[in-house]
Amino acid sequence: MVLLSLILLPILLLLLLYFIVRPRPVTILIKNRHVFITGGSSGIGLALAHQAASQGARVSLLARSLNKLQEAKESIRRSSGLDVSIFSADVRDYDAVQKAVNDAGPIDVLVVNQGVFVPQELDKQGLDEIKFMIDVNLMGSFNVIKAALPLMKERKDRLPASISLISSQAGQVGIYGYTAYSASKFGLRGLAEALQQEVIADNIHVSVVYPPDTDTPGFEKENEVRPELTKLLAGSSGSMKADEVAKKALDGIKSGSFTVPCNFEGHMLAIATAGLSPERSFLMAFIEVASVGVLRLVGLFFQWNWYQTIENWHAKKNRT
Ligand SMILES: NC(=O)C1=CN([C@@H]2O[C@H](COP(=O)(O)OP(=O)(O)OC[C@H]3O[C@@H](n4cnc5c(N)ncnc54)[C@H](OP(=O)(O)O)[C@@H]3O)[C@@H](O)[C@H]2O)C=CC1
Ligand SMILES: CCCCCCCCCCCCCCCC(=O)[C@@H](N)CO
Repeated sequence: MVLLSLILLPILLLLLLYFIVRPRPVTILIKNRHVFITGGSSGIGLALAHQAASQGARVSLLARSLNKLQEAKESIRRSSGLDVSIFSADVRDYDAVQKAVNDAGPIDVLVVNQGVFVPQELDKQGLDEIKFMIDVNLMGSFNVIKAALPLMKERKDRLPASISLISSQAGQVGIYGYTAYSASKFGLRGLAEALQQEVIADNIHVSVVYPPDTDTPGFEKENEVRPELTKLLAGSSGSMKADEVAKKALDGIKSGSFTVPCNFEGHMLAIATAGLSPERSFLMAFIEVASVGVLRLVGLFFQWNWYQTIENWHAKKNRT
């Protein structure tokens, strides 16, 4: 009897999930489609551009510095022989973004990747820096999506299209030194959950990617000013190369996954913070239902470790 229900219950649950998960699974094609990447001139965005181009996409890049854009264009030409379009604009300037998006033409796969990060305790951080992160990471993402959406909706082929947002693991859990950054990245999730309901009827599929520390030019700069505790706590998740993150991101986008983790810790975080986010895969849904309780416990152990690290750091500081 016990044995029977131990086998029967999971099967019933799997069956139930198979019927109820929404939105339905989808495949987003990349080949011969227009992939538009903001922040595509450096780091994760540039790695994504290389990979999308090599998979046969028509790629457009948007960033501020024309110099860096030209270098990116040249490096993609060298590696794949393909030509990408570049647009110099600041995501904080809606008119400039709208002009770039209209010049680029209808987008099939929009990757909202631009981002800035200046870690610092709220107490020490200036409001100008806080506003900078919110404006570029959150408001800038609204500008890009709002500018691109009308043409995306009107696309002729009606094939599944994608809007993806590059968040961060600091967009799943608040970390010391990231009050403004985490707020900007947590905001993207709310945007994405609501947006998915609004654009599902247009066959547009939303993904949010959550990378850990990633070896990029931006990360190198961040490390010059990163508080010691930020470094210690963020070290709970392993770091990755931009190419690896880009590969995870592109695979996640192609499978239309709403939540896209990048490493093992990311998979744990995704389950622990699943909340009410959509899930297309009944297998993933099964794993979530089965393990969310245990992962809450694991999460509490991480918090225990983090608060201990913070306590020890203060104790050591007071001694010297
Ligand atoms: N590296 C990491 O450790 C992690 C990064 N992420 C996220 O991944 C994304 C990419 O990061 P990463 O590759 O490291 O960053 P980089 O600093 O290497 O590159 C950032 C890109 O965004 C562009 N950009 C910055 N500000 C603006 C703006 N106002 N308007 C338009 N474009 C802008 C930059 O070009 P330009 O300066 O010329 O405008 C550049 O192309 C970010 O959203 C970041 O938060 C998430 C987790 C970890
Ligand atoms: C349930 C168990 C979960 C266990 C895993 C917890 C690990 C959390 C680590 C968070 C790391 C945040 C890195 C932010 C990187 C980033 O965005 C900056 N480099 C700026 O770009």
